[in-house]
Amino acid sequence: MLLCIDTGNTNTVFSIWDGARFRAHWRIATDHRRTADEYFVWLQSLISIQKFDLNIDACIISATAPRVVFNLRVLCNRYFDTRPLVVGKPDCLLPHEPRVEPGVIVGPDRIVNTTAAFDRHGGNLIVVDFGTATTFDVADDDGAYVGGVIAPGVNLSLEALHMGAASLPHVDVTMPPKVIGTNTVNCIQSGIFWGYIGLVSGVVDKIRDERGREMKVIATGGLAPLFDQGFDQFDAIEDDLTMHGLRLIHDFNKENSDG
Ligand SMILES: Nc1ncnc2c1ncn2[C@@H]1O[C@H](COP(=O)(O)OP(=O)(O)OP(=O)(O)O)[C@@H](O)[C@H]1O
Ligand SMILES: CC(C)(CO)[C@@H](O)C(=O)NCCC(=O)O
Ligand SMILES: [K+]
Repeated sequence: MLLCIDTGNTNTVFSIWDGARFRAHWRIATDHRRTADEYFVWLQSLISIQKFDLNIDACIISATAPRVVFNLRVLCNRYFDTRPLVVGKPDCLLPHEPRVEPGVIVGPDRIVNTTAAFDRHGGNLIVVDFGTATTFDVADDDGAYVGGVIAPGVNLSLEALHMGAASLPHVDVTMPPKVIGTNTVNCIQSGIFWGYIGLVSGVVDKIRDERGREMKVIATGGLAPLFDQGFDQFDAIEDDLTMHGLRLIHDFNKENSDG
């Protein structure tokens, strides 16, 4: 079985691929201080709840928070007796090298997203990921990552508003009943919801203009279904996109590396 680990700045998701399907997705807050032993105890208890035999013989990691990689490597070595592939490290082959300025380190989640979306939808597309940051990842005709856009994430924006303005409460993101709010909570929800709809549609239009062609738009991340309610331009919503990409990159390495 393959263990896929996607570490974002806020959450880390562990998924188990049994060769035919994902058997489990488990989520834990990202914390670089968490040790290999802590991860393993946590994983063991989830495995025992779900009652299946865990037989991990390969691991792949995408980490946007580089400091967590050390403890995740120890987890893979010590408890699963395997050397993990880490997306972005030189020994992890990619189906398509990103085409960006020399020396730029592209977030591994963005490369994984474009790899997955290209596999499912073909080239020339935009992946919108509603994570800690709201990112737009552009894949060229051949599937290579060629750049994108980084905006503050929805939850970060909400948090910033609450932190910076004494009278503004923390609110949950949702689609408000009307655009013009008649109470503080609805006003904030409207600003966030319609503000992000405007941001996404504006950025998508600008990207299409700059490239001079139509492009598919694939949305992912926990908040994608919410924003789908106010936006008619998503061609697909895929909550497992990053995990699908990790699996593809693992298989690609298995087929193409000589080590
Ligand atoms: N239906 C929902 N309504 C509100 N929030 C949701 C819903 N579904 C998921 N979320 C939240 O959406 C947020 C985005 O989740 P996602 O896994 O895409 O990114 P993240 O874990 O916040 O960020 P990162 O991947 O950068 O660590 C999370 O805070 C998650 O709890
Ligand atoms: C943009 C985020 C935070 C999105 O998770 C991550 O991909 C990242 O830290 N990227 C590094 C910079 C870049 O992708 O150009
Ligand atoms: K993510």
